[in-house]
Amino acid sequence: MAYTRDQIYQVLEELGIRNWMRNAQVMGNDIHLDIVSPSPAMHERKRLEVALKNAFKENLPEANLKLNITVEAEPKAQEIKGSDLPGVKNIIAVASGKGGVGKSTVSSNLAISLSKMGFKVGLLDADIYGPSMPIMFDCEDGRPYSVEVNGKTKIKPVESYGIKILSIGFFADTDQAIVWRGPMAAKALNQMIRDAHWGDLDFLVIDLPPGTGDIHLSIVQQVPITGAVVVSTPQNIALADAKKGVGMFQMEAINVPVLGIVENMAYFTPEELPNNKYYIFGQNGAKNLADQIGVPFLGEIPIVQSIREAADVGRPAALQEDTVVSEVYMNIARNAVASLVERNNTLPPTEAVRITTMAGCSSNNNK
Ligand SMILES: Nc1ncnc2c1ncn2[C@@H]1O[C@H](COP(=O)(O)OP(=O)(O)OP(=O)(O)O)[C@@H](O)[C@H]1O
Repeated sequence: MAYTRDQIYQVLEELGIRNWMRNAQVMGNDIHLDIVSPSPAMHERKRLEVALKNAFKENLPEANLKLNITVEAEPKAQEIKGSDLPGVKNIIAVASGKGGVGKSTVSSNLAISLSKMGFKVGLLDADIYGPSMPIMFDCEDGRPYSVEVNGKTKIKPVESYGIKILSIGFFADTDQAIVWRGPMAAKALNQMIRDAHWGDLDFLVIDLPPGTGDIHLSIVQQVPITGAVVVSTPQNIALADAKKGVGMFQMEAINVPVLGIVENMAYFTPEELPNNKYYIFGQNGAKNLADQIGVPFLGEIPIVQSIREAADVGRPAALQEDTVVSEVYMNIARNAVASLVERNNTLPPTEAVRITTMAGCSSNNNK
């Protein structure tokens, strides 16, 4: 028995995706269906595929469904974003819903791990309420000076451990920066992004302020963020805020793909009891959240004294060679790159990023 188009429309209607259909052909029991997904994320397309197959099986059990799901970039997403930063291939924003969950520590160690993988990395400390990168990278006295590039005056980032860094902390005392609000802070940040001479970068990591606010909106309007990494502890109140953070990036008007969630302070292992794990903030909270809302889980970081000490002395822990801690960060960086490569592979060529190799290798840029 051949099904009718109306029956097909009804199934799509019930799934709430009628307007994602581009073509439907019925040939005997075969139904050829072309669907356009608004999300480039592979796992979301997989979810869509499963939902469609189940719905057809249930409602049109004899149909032999031939599904073709493609990705369509949302025009609205393009409208809100500024033009690409010349020379910068990928922009990763690191966010957290709640303050103090270790977002800046993750940003700094992510930047170092990406650099250890052979990528050219920049780091923008956009945490105007508490810029910490000058301390974390031991460059508090660093002063970005101006350089002439093609007849224009540009800000030259401070370089530490091979990472090009700009922070509002270089331009103002921390206590001064803390009172910056709204347009003033946004203007200073935009200037740091736009007027910096970043040179060629594979990744610009942006350490966002905690929460979801004006600064976040200002940044997503300034630059097309390739993907966001959301940091949370496993604690319930942190998770609720992390969910809001993910929600902000996934809003239709913002539409920044979330590369994944990192669980920081996942557990504590005392030195004298190396096989014991104490789940001080709860167990697997961020991992479960990632599963629940369908975004990748990038990995967990234990509470380790040396991570805090390394941040305080200005030598990020990921710089260590072959330690458990440096491997933890490297694993997260690899997962973030994997997530980003997958995301970029599904975008049209003009925005596609030319990273052809995975963790531990180099980008095309380095060929
Ligand atoms: N895995 C960890 N183990 C031990 N200490 C950690 C870990 N992660 C972060 N810390 C420490 O926790 C504190 C808060 O970290 P961090 O400043 O990175 O948080 P944040 O989320 O960026 O904070 P803010 O809301 O101020 O931006 C710092 O003292 C840092 O050294």
